Amino acid sequence: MYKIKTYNQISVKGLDRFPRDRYEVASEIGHPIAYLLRSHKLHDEVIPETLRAVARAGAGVNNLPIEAYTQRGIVAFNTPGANANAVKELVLAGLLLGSRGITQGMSYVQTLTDIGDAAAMSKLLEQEKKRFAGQELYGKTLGVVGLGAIGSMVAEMALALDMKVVGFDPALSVEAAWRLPSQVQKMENLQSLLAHADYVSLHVPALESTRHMINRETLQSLRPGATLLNFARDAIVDSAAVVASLDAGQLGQYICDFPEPCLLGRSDVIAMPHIGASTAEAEENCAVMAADQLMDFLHNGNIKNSVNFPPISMARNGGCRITFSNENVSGVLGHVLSVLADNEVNVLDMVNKSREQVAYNIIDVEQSPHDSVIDSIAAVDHVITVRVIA
Ligand SMILES: NC(=O)c1ccc[n+]([C@@H]2O[C@H](COP(=O)([O-])OP(=O)(O)OC[C@H]3O[C@@H](n4cnc5c(N)ncnc54)[C@H](O)[C@@H]3O)[C@@H](O)[C@H]2O)c1
Ligand SMILES: O=C(O)CC[C@@H](O)C(=O)O
Repeated sequence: MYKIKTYNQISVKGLDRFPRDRYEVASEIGHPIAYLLRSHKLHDEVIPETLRAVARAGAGVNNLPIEAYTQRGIVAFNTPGANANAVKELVLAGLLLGSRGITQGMSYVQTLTDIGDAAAMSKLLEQEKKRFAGQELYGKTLGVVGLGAIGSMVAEMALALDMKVVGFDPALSVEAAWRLPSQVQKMENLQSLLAHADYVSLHVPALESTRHMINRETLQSLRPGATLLNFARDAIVDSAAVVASLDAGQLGQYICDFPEPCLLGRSDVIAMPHIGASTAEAEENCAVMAADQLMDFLHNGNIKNSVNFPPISMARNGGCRITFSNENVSGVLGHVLSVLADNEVNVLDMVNKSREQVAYNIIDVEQSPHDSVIDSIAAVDHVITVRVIA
């Protein structure tokens, strides 16, 4: 039985992927081989000895202690692109809320409860509506910071609204570059993007290198009155600097999915409770993708969409499968193969890949190796984890 511990509300469609005769899936479970979760923060939790994989049903992995997992040979997965459309649609809502007096106008209408006469209400509204006039998005410039799964969809959506789009992404993948509409004008750096945009939308991961990328200094490059949208992560924006820039009239509005106390009670801030990926479709897509990736890893040892291990897969060749992870130093695979040879275990097929400080190996062997062979592999210098998959 594989034991999967869940955190957060995981879509039933994802949970239903696990065959009940092979899996126990629960929020309270001892000795889990894997975790399945959304945004729950795991940095301060003790890592169980039995843990081999963590599947994040979502894009951001800043809630996971990735470095510690890598050292322990634990494979961390995410679900790239599975919730991108949901975020794109909320960015569209943010652009519309920021360009028109929608929230302010709606709040005003709700104050008119003491007017009983429809004609009187209509007359008053016609007088007052000028206070809620806005601007059209048509012809304005959107700056997209980070042109990955979400950023490229946001760029495409803005072009469909007849906005101009400028983008900045110093580490654009080849796949993302192919996806990106050619009309997106590439900027050389963040400062020039900020200087060219009426609206700026952030779509970068929360990393040490992106922490407070929007700060007192970078905010000075903004066009006066520009709108900043942050549906990426709180840590990317220095919110104290945002408040100072709003107060100084440099930044016009801040629209975000990450409220903080200093942002509340302001008419120039629209804050949502981290609902970028909160649609039935996105929750299902993420949960199904995470569950499928986890099962392929547990049943076959294959790795797809890991954030700390290399992509690797091999078709089953019959026989028995051994997988192992090791520190990425020379000679480890050779040692493991000698262990197999010394014990007369015949190798049918194998594949080996590395990523930064770790390597991962799949070896199909003719017959099920004795436990002592697996113990000998585990004892090879620099081997981190070993699994035998029937
Ligand atoms: N609000 C939500 O609920 C919600 C939902 C999904 C994702 N997110 C956040 O959005 C982030 C992006 O998601 P994605 O699916 O588009 O990820 P992605 O990996 O497809 O794209 C991220 C892009 O950012 C780029 N990037 C990295 N550092 C950069 C920098 N310094 N400047 C400019 N670009 C940089 C990368 O090269 C990559 O192309 C996630 O990491 C997550 O934190 C939030
Ligand atoms: O699970 C969620 O609701 C949020 C997920 C989102 O922040 C992500 O990074 O994919």
